[in-house]
Amino acid sequence: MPVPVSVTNPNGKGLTAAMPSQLPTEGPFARLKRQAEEAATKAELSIKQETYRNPSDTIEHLVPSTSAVATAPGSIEVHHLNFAYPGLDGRPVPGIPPLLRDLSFAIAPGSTCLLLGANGAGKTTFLKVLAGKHMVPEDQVRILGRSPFHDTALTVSGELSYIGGNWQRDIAFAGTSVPLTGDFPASYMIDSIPGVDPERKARLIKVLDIDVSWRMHTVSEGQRRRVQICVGLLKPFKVLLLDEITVDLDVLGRADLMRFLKEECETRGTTIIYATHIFDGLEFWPSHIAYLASGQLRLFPAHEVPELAQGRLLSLVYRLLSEHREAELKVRGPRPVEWDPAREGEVGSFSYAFNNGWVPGTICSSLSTNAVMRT
Ligand SMILES: Nc1ncnc2c1ncn2[C@@H]1O[C@H](COP(=O)(O)OP(=O)(O)OP(=O)(O)O)[C@@H](O)[C@H]1O
Repeated sequence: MPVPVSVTNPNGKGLTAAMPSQLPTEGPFARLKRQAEEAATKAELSIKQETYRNPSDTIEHLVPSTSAVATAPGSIEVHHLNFAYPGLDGRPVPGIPPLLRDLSFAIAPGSTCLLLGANGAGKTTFLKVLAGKHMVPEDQVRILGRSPFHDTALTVSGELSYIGGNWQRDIAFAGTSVPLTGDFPASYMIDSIPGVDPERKARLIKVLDIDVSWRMHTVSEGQRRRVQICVGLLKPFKVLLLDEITVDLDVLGRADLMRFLKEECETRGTTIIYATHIFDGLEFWPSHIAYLASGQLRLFPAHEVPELAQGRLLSLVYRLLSEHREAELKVRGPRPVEWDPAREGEVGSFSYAFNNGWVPGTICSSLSTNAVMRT
């Protein structure tokens, strides 16, 4: 039987463009040398700064009041973060700009940050990078002072929690992204997390209005989501990243959850970033608004956003998205509505999807999934 190998880029333009010789590379020894040189320069610089520092110069004087900058550990810190999805050879596809471009910011502990952006702006990608699900250089993202990808204890301990996407798994011989269901009760999932404070567990079950005897194969989408959220919140996180998890919740469930999360930030100084497209009744919630567009992130403290006090968050989002769409249309013009085979493999304006085969034991191609190694 022929092996199902699919070559979907016959012209190979993307591959040719990604010739290794054209890309800057750095081996382990070159990296060590560079790091040593950087450390030496930094040490030299800090000695100079120590010598000439004005005693009244504190960090508060140096940072603009419009940012949520914090230098204390416990914050989310991002330094010149660039991120592009890799092509077939694991490197960024030449000619396609990175999805996240030179982002630098910090979020102080206790912040509740609402992440806004159009479909495809990169919110999920951004949250996954912060959650350590995509590898970026260690110094570009620091959560609680540590690299979320490299320091796996951060997620294992529950200090950093990410809840997003559908609750699903890739299962051999069944397929990718299979909803996590089975004929077992909700309590089976909830009790499977070790070392949980029983009081916190009971409180979450109450807030999320979960019946622990729900059978997971018969629950509705919203009920399954409640169990997923409960499991994600059981450990007392310090940083929580939420990717549109309230979409299936009814109005009451959503309001209760958002109140619980706000309280967590106020009482325990935790930090939350929450990406959503549902804005009604959320005006009370954010301490910051983050807006992602064209690979750039803009961060506003809530008191600088009059629409929040006026209860008009939806109209703010509407305005931001329309302005961005108009600006984008001016630059690239309308999208073509008809398939043009001449553009196959073209790099820059169109990137053909590479298909590297089929997931072993399943009938799904490996292309269709947005799954990452760490789920
Ligand atoms: N696995 C992937 N490989 C290559 N490109 C991807 C992958 N996943 C997402 N992208 C690209 O990254 C862009 C941003 O996707 P992302 O899911 O981060 O956007 P988003 O802001 O969360 O969108 P939405 O509001 O629709 O959820 C998309 O336009 C898509 O083209």
